[in-house]
Amino acid sequence: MTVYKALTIAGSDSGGGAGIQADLKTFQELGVFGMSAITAVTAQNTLGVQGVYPLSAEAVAAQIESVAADLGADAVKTGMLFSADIIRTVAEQVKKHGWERLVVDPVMIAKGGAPLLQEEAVAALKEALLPLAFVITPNIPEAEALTGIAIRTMDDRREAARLLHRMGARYVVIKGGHDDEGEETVDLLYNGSEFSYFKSKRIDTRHTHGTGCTFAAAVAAELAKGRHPVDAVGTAKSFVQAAISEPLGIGQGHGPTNHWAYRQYGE
Ligand SMILES: Nc1ncnc2c1ncn2[C@@H]1O[C@H](COP(=O)(O)OP(=O)(O)O)[C@@H](O)[C@H]1O
Ligand SMILES: Cc1ncc(COP(=O)(O)O)c(N)n1
Repeated sequence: MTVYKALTIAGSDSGGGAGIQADLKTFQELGVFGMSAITAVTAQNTLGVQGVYPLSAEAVAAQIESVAADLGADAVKTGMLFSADIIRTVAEQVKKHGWERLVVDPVMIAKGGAPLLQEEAVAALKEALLPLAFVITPNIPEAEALTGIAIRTMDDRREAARLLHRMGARYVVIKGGHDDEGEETVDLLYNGSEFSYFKSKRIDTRHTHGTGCTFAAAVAAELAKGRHPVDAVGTAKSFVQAAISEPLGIGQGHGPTNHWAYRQYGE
């Protein structure tokens, strides 16, 4: 039996819906062995982020080295990286271990508004990590912060995707969860020459805590199995749609998605 392995480098969400916890659940559901390097511990639940406790860049590097030295990874995903120091360390590690199937989810702000990336770290993200990304998966506000383009229309989104590709990402996905017009959510994919659109029915719900993490983790899991990025994004969109469609109804605020819905109910 071939065991595919994926490594997530991200923050811990004590509430279990986003971050490392969402990533590992998603890897598991998609049949991939999950490993983790934690960048920061957050005290968090469905009501918000109550505390952020970053680890040192050295502690992040040590976790990655341990994984690389023994297990290896078929794909790597990054989420909350918090500081420029951690970003540069992660970029060095990715280069050192020759990891090409890298999914960069440029996490900046939690849904409730708490910052998960220091403002001055955006430049490091652009310079050091973005050029290493095989797939980058910003939401609309993150794409705006990375490109400086105000995104109102699909044309703006296409322009931002072209720029992110020029900045070094091989495949660019600009997710459409924050575009709340219309009946559908549309995720845009750009491969440097053409655009593809992944659409699904917009679900009217506030239980979307962790959707971005889950989406990027599903892309990484599928890449770990050797699938083409276009197919990986298609599966990720279906996985997230199922996870949002069958809410668990736990917590008093923005509840987590249902990571086992895809396995149980399919698309
Ligand atoms: N209300 C919704 N209904 C259906 N899909 C959604 C909804 N909100 C987000 N999604 C999907 O969840 C994923 C994450 O989207 P988005 O909200 O843009 O990112 P983030 O969670 O990083 O802010 C995307 O695939 C998006 O299409
Ligand atoms: C530790 C951590 N990482 C990432 C997110 C973003 O979550 P979302 O997927 O809802 O954008 C989060 N809330 N907490």
